[in-house]
Amino acid sequence: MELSSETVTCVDNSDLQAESVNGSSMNLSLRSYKKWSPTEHGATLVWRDLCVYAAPGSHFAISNFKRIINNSTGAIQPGTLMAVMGASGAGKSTLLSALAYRQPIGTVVHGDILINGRRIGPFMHKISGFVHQEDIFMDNLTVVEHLTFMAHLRLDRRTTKQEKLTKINDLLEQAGLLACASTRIRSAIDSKVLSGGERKRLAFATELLTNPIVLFCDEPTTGLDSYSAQQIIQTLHSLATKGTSIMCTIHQPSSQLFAMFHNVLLLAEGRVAFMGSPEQALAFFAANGHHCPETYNPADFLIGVLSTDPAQEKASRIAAQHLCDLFAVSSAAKERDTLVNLELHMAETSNFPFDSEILHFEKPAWMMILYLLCHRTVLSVNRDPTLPVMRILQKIAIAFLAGVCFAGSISLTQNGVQAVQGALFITISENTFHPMYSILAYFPQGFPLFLREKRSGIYSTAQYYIANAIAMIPTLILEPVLFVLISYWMIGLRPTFYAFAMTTVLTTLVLNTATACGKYNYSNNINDN
Ligand SMILES: Nc1ncnc2c1ncn2[C@@H]1O[C@H](COP(=O)(O)OP(=O)(O)OP(=O)(O)O)[C@@H](O)[C@H]1O
Repeated sequence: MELSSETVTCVDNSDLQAESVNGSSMNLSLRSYKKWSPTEHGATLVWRDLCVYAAPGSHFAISNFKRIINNSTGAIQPGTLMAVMGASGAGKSTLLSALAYRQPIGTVVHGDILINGRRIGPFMHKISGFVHQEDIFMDNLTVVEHLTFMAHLRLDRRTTKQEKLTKINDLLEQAGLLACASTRIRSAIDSKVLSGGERKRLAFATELLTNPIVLFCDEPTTGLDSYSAQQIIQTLHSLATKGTSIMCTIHQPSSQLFAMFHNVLLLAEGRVAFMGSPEQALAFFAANGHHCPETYNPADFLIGVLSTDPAQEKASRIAAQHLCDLFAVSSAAKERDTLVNLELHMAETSNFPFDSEILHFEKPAWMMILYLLCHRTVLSVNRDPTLPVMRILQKIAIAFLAGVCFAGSISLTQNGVQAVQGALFITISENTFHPMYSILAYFPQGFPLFLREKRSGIYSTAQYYIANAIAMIPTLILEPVLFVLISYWMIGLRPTFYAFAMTTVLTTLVLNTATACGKYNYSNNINDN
């Protein structure tokens, strides 16, 4: 799209004020043209004609695709805290994940998304943070352990230990988590754990480790009491005043919280119904026949107007879509389009080199990531050893049962040979099916965390798999050895060291193979889905 010569003149470090029709002004700060660097200038994120489609299930036929975001255009500038609001199912989370380059598998994003005039790409994982709606952590770790692991995994490998420690302390203080630094995140055996608000603040602290220049927050206040919600939005507000661009989906903020947002983006069935300051939003709705009563919560009012009333479904949908149409031709939309066009103009006409800091980010070494993942898993398992202990007790009990059943039945007769076959069958089947099924129960527990961290580029599938396999080795050896040690002598199998050692080794190999098959079946199921 072409820009008129009066609108934009590309001059180094100049500021351009575009007077909008309704009197509000928009700051069009042109960045230095020497290099592309959101870390120096703050991030201006714009999107134009953005559509997001989702294929329900694994059916990727064109007819199955559902359009969730419908030709959305918008922009957020540095130092802005923007609330993304709309009725449930309006497409808020979908828009946020598309803009953050974190769209879920099975969705297709079509349209322009640019940050400082450059098309977004995997580098978004380095310069942005995403606070998810649901907090997922390695539960048995303490707050400080979690942040330390994340600092080692996510920060540049050249960051010194002292720098990481200072960063963690600063974040603990900033997030108000100093008092619970040694508290476990969640625990089945410890009663002193983090509250919902503290977990949310820990999720923020985790994302702030990498000093993101854009922060996406998906419903950060959901499930929190009003005081905790206020604290969270206050933290976001002060972060924004330091230059971070923050987009935050939110449901029913109080009037006080709503007033803290610089901008609001209202969505109705994937379309933009309004974008601008909260005051402008109320003025726009009032100008189009929707006056917010004085005593009413403005956020509730705006969402209410855009929601579908089940009693008048068609009429309320038409009314919401009509507002979207009116906004598309409003002065606020024109003001937004000026900024979007400027960024698109930069994308088309310039090719600045990447900020070397972003380009030369050095991930921790492969083996270091493996070590950290192993350490984290072992630490977490050791904190709550209930499951491994139960498995070992179960193994001992079954070994005793097998021993009691076959004791005294081994002899060089027809019946004796059949008894040996039976004992070997029990040994093999007990060390095949049980570990295979238990791994099918174990892996799904950690899968959501794995998926999230893998998509953020923290580690690869191979590293996760190998680290888990290594962390399981002690149990995978102890279990079969205990089983054979007890049942072998009780049953009265051949009493030579060689025969005993061979049985132990073979049983251990069988158990490990069965466990690997369980993991393989599980990964196949995941890939199918
Ligand atoms: N992968 C998908 N496949 C099919 N439909 C999807 C998919 N993802 C989202 N949707 C649908 O798209 C619509 C928008 O979803 P989204 O989660 O973005 O809404 P939302 O505004 O964030 O809702 P809420 O406020 O309830 O979280 C919903 O109707 C949802 O069912």
